[in-house]
Amino acid sequence: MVRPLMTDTVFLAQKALPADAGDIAVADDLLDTLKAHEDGCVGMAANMIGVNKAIIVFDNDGTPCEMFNPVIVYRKGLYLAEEGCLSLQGQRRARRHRTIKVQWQDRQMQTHVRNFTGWTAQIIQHEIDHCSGILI
Ligand SMILES: CSCC[C@H](NC=O)C(=O)O
Repeated sequence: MVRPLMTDTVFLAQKALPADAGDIAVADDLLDTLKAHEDGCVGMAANMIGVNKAIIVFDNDGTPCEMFNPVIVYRKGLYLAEEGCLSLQGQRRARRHRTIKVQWQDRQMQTHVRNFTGWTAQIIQHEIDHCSGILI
């Protein structure tokens, strides 16, 4: 189900609560909502649809991906990016890393660890920031 976008910046500034297997419907709605905004939107966090849980979805070279409770456990290659956000107007600068190692759970609560680079890494960093209540 496509959900309306949350624009309340006080709500969006909250730190997300841990997600669990009871949040699968939220992940499904988040994927549906990302797809509904696919021209222009490459990633979303659950708080952007009004659910304060640590779930992100993103486009990974054309494949929609989801992560529960993502954490960056290693980062290198700091650079300054210019990016937009569906929840805000305009473009802003953000510090990003070219390579990140992320630990997360899938919807069955199985843990994964993987490196991401470049554009996909940038999107994941943006969405993990959302889970910490950080907007660009
Ligand atoms: C470069 S990351 C940009 C992510 C942004 N989505 C909002 O969380 C978007 O424009 O899709």
